Amino acid sequence: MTVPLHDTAPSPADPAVPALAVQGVTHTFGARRALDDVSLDVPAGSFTALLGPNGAGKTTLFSLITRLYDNRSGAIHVLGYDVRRQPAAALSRLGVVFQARTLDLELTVLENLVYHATLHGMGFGAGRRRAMELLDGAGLADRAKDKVRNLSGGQMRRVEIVRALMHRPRLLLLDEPTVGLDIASRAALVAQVRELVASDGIGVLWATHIIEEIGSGDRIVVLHRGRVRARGSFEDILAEAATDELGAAFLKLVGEEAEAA
Ligand SMILES: Nc1ncnc2c1ncn2[C@@H]1O[C@H](COP(=O)(O)OP(=O)(O)OP(=O)(O)O)[C@@H](O)[C@H]1O
Repeated sequence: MTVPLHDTAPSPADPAVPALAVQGVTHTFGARRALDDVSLDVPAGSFTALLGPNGAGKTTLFSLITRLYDNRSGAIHVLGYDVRRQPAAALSRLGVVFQARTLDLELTVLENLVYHATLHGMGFGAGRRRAMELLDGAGLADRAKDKVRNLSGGQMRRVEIVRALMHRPRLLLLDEPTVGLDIASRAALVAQVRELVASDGIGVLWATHIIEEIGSGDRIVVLHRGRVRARGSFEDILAEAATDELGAAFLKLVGEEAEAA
């Protein structure tokens, strides 16, 4: 009997298996090195902030994890599944909210969600039930039959998160999800995702350049010019930069070097 490759991978139920493991990944665009030997982990049940200024390489990293680009060096595992060798098993455990908005504005909220569910092989009824359950949790059940065009920017983002969760992923990637949102919508969005980490044990990688979105219990990876400059707990990052304030730590880890470069 042939054993499918993914059956030999570590069990996703094993808490020791990180939701995401990136090891030694380099990516170039022509002569430009967008990522240089990047390694990082997102433990299950963690909120991990990928903190980096414009051009740090955050979107490139997301494109490699989701296989928009092929990773030709290093390795990327989602719940123990190699995205290159076991793409179906890896990608089915992954939900993603891209920087650009991707909902169909002319469809209703529910239609957008059910369409996504069917792409993941869910039946119409099951997709509908899952959508309503998640919309309820996100405080958006009353907007299910509204066209997406009529939602606010913050509500659209929340629907995109709901959509990313439809197929019950164990890893959620969000690429600067609060761009263009006001302070209250931004706070609501971060709270929605933190609640998910606490209640569901999902692993989250949240790419941002906004210090205020990071909390003291988060894990942090500082990325700058394609290289990981620091990673660890909030306290680890402060200790590494020898400061007691994250903004100052970030500037020290990134800004000084940017000036020197
Ligand atoms: N398709 C591409 N072709 C050439 N260069 C690219 C391409 N995509 C990204 N780059 C370059 O790679 C580097 C990393 O870009 P990337 O978009 O990954 O950064 P980012 O951290 O997501 O930035 P931002 O916060 O501005 O979105 C930048 O120097 C960028 O110009």
